[in-house]
Order: sequence, then structure tokens, then C-alpha cells
Amino acid sequence: MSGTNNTGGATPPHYKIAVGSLNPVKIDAALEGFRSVFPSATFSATGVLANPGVDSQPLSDGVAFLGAWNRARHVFDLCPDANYWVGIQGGVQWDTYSLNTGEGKGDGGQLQAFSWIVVLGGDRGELMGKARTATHYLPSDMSHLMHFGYDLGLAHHQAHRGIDYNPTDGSVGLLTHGIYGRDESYLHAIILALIPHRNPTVAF
Ligand SMILES: O=P(O)(O)OP(=O)(O)OP(=O)(O)OC[C@H]1O[C@@H](n2cnc3c(O)ncnc32)[C@H](O)[C@@H]1O
Repeated sequence: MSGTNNTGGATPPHYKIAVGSLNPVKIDAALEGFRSVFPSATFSATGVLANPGVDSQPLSDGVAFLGAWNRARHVFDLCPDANYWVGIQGGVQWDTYSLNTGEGKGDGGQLQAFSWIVVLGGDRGELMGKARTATHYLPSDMSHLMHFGYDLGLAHHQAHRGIDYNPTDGSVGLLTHGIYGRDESYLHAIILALIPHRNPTVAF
């Protein structure tokens, strides 16, 4: 993939990333993550509508991971000419360590919010990296609403009427007053999910 440019220097290799989402925050985070992990290459990223194969609001760690994996596999099928395939899936899970209820599950417990990221590479998508974003806890009024079927965005809207989150900051950005946004949380996890790709001779 490398050649020479008209100044005589080597042209850096270019790689295509296919992201299983039309959400610009996810696509931009994936692109930025690849660029920071592989600074001597160039990248372009395309978002594609991929099927997570799970509920739109996953309620467990495992289902959220499955959503990320399904998105990555689906975008692999849809974009065979890409070099990397990325699935990002948000989810929530009842805290098993909650001291509030002693049960840590169901209404009255605390909800953790996070996303899973799966990055596939290799000719057949056989090289997989995965990572979970940082976790934050949702306020109890939101957890209550989500217990009754609201998704995260709707629960925010309902619980904090008048203070809508912006898509880039997301839930975590609203709750940290803009110190740590959804974009940054995706970026950090993309970098971690690229560890096997950055170290292809190491077994994970
Ligand atoms: O278009 P896709 O890729 O599906 O992106 P999404 O924004 O819907 O995000 P996810 O499917 O990954 O997240 C699952 C649910 O959680 C919601 N969600 C995820 N992150 C959020 C955040 O930071 N703030 C508010 N809602 C969020 C989202 O709207 C979904 O209903």
C-alpha cells in the first residue's frame, strides 16, 4: 500500500475503517483512535447501518458485548473492502455491589452505564480487539425509569427535564458537567481495543 509522493518521500499506507453505526460520535472516535495508535498511517472511516442483534437498550454487560460483536461482524459482511471493522454498543447493568438494597438488582438498585467496543482486523476479520469504556453510575431517578423500560436517552430527558444532553457529551458528559464526554470515553476504549492490532505478534 505504500509508494512515493511527489516530494520523493514514502507515501504512508492508507487503511479503511468501517464502523457499524451512523452515529458521528462513534465514527469520529474510531477514526481518532486509529490515528493516535498508528500515527505513521492514514485512515478514513465510514459509518454503516449494522444490526446489533440485541435490544436497542441492552440491560447487561454480556448483551452489550454481544451487540458490539454483532455490529462488527455485520459491518465486516457489508464492507469486505475495509481493513478494520468496528462495533460499538452502549449498555447498562444493575450493580452487583450495591450497598443500597443488599440485592443490587432491580428497581431501587444502582445502574452502571458503559459501552463495549469490538475491533476486527486481518484478511478475514480474524484478529479481534475488545475493550469496555469507563463506567459511570446513573442517578436513581433515571435507574427507576430504566427499570420501567425507558432507554438511557429518554430517561435523561424525563429525569432532567429541560437539560438535554448533547450527543457528543452524552450521559457521562452531562453528569460530569462536560469534564468527560462520550466522545472521549469511546476514544479511550478504541485505543485499548487496538492493543492486539498494535501488537500483532503477541498472543492475547
Ligand atoms: O446509532 P447507534 O449506533 O445505535 O448509537 P446509539 O446512540 O443509539 O447508542 P447505543 O446503541 O450504543 O446505545 C444504547 C442505548 O443507549 C443510549 N445511549 C448510549 N450512550 C448514551 C449517552 O451517552 N447518553 C444518552 N444515551 C445514550 C442510546 O440512545 C441507545 O438507546
